[in-house]
Amino acid sequence: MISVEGLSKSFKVAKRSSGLRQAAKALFFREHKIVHALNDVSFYIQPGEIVGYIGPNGAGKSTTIKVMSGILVPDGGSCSIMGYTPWKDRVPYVRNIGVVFGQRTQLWWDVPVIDSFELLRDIYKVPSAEYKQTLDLLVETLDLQSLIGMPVRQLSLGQRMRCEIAASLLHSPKILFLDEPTIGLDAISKIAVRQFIKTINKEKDVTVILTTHDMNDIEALANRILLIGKGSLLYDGTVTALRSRFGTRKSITIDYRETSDRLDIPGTEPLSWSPERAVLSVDTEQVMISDVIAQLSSRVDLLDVAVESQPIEDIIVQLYKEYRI
Ligand SMILES: Nc1ncnc2c1ncn2[C@@H]1O[C@H](COP(=O)(O)OP(=O)(O)OP(=O)(O)O)[C@@H](O)[C@H]1O
Repeated sequence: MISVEGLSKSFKVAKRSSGLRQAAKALFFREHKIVHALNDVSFYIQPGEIVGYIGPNGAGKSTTIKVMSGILVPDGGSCSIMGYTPWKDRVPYVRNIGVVFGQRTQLWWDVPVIDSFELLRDIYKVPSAEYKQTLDLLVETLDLQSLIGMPVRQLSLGQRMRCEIAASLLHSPKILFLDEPTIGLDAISKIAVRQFIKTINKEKDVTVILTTHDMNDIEALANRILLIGKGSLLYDGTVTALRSRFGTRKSITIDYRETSDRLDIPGTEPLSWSPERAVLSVDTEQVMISDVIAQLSSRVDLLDVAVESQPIEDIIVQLYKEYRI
């Protein structure tokens, strides 16, 4: 469905130096530098996938999304999405995609949300009956009833984001690009947005490409991760594969009857300790969890034990470290 091959994109940016002298010099002679936002990026995405596109600030995520949505023309490489080249076939192509940029709005600021929706219906030429059906579904699932009559400028960020997502889906696209869709949302709105993305993926078979810095989005949604750093694609694989590669540590939280034993057990590292509770990080390549629990129970009077996998956030930090990005 999506085939990206050898994509590259550079930006020419003016060098700016501080100081009055340099500013005066820049009036006559401006130096430039080239920023290589994308270097030879290739990947393929199948219909129905939810792909998390991650990487540190300035890695090239938004640039990729802009190229894939036809907003930017790359310097080299190819991109074929549902048979279209996004920046060449813009008009027929955009009927098939929805795009949400978390930091920007596609809604008209001063008019009620519903007016923007109707304008989008006309732009995309959505038949009335189909529009009504989709709108009803979006209003219900994203809880928009009380919002659609309000001007966008009066909405909170979370409320606006729910409307943005609805706006991007009014024409029932097959692919949805989400650039930081949960940025700035409260915990409840994040969960609602994630749930909604899952639902449209499952029930409407919408393919989702999502950039985010929130690893809980990845954990909740993505089956697959693409990691980009300094414009190059560094990792392409499933979250499960990533966990088995880096997530060999687990944490054990134990509650016990008061003791002064600091519970040093080979293959474990204490993360915190008190006379009644300890949290140990266990390297499961060195020692089995069952052995750790057996050793613990022979040393203290166990009251409760909880074993947790390493949070995905920590695994991603390890991944960033490994690739030095
Ligand atoms: N219009 C532009 N003009 C000049 N440089 C740009 C432009 N857009 C992006 N860049 C540069 O290209 C690089 C990649 O930027 P991009 O916005 O794709 O990163 P990102 O991975 O989305 O980052 P973030 O997580 O901070 O949003 C950065 O160095 C950025 O400064």
